[in-house]
Formats: sequence, structure tokens, C-alpha cells
Amino acid sequence: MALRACGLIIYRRLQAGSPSKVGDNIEYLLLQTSYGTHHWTPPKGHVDPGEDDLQTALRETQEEAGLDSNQFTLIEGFKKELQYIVRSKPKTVIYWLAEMNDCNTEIKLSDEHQAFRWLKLEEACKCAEYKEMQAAFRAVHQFLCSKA
Ligand SMILES: Nc1nc2c(ncn2[C@@H]2O[C@H](COP(=O)(O)OP(=O)(O)OP(=O)(O)OP(=O)(O)OC[C@H]3O[C@@H](n4cnc5c(=O)[nH]c(N)nc54)[C@H](O)[C@@H]3O)[C@@H](O)[C@H]2O)c(=O)[nH]1
Repeated sequence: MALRACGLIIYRRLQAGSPSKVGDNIEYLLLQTSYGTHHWTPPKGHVDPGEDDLQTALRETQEEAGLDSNQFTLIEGFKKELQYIVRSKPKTVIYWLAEMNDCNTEIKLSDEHQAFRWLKLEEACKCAEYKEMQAAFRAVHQFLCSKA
């Protein structure tokens, strides 16, 4: 059976100064795994039995980044599905989009991650490394800039 995981692409808008370009004040949250190749992804994880996809995304965000749903706002109109192969099996990852209500909110990692970063689009794409995740970040950024 295909693997399935869900998560949130979380961003914050920096308030200081006025950005030279639309979207330049946006930073995305990435977490680095403490296992395997120490890759970076937004908070996400496997769907537990009886859970719906959005519940999984919210639970994983709480567990992996220490963020409760009252600390961010889900952004309507964006949902992105990624597909890639993990250990010879297809994996689907569904991301929703959320904006931090306060850009200074503390991130609290679990044992599954060893570091976090808030990164602008190009840095986030470099850090995320995989083309599927890079395409998701670019799609989010375009979506946010088109609403600005
Ligand atoms: N000790 C150990 N333990 C592990 C390991 N592995 C897992 N655990 C355990 O599992 C639990 C995590 O459970 P959840 O939190 O519920 O789920 P997820 O978050 O879904 O879990 P993953 O981290 O497995 O998921 P992915 O991010 O999808 O990485 C899987 C592979 O795909 C690559 N990859 C990532 N993104 C992309 C992409 O966009 N495109 C492409 N092409 N490839 C991509 C990536 O480089 C990697 O090689 C942990 O607690 C551990 O106990 C491991 O290697 N060693």
C-alpha cells in the first residue's frame, strides 16, 4: 500500500521594514530530522488509523514543532500533494498552508528533529533539496504573492 503523510507548510511574515520585493518578508519553517540523512521538511507525518488528513497535519505540527492550532491561521485555497518514492514504495504527502499569528512564537522540537530554520524562498528550496518539495514551496510563494 502507498505511504501517506500530511503536514503544514508554515510561514511567518517579518514586520520590520518594507520588503524590496513582494513576498520578501516571508519565511518558511523547516525541521531537520534527527535520523537517517538528516533531511529537512515542514512538519508532517503518517496518517494514524481513524484520523482524517487535516487532523494528521495538525497533530504532527503540534508534536514536531510544538505549535497549537490557535498559534497559526490555516490559509484557505491552498493544498498541495507531493508524490515520491521511499524505499521502493510510492509515498503521497499532502500539505496545507498556515501563517503564524505571531512571528516570534517559540518552536519546540520533539526527539524526531534536531534543528529548525525559518528561511526565505530560495534558501528554503536549497535546504529542502528535493524537487517535489521545492516545487511545493514555489507554488506556495506564487500563491501568496498573487494575493498580496
Ligand atoms: N532511525 C530511523 N528512523 C526513521 C528513518 N526514517 C523514518 N524513521 C522513523 O519514522 C518516524 C517518522 O514518522 P512520521 O513523522 O510519522 O513520518 P514522516 O515525516 O513522513 O517520516 P519520514 O521522515 O520517514 O518521511 P520523509 O520526509 O518523506 O522521508 C522519507 C525519505 O524520503 C526522502 N524525501 C523526503 N522528502 C522528499 C521529497 O520531497 N522528494 C523525494 N524524492 N524524496 C524525499 C527523505 O530523504 C527520506 O529518505 C521517525 O520517528 C523515525 O522513528 C530512518 O531513516 N532512520
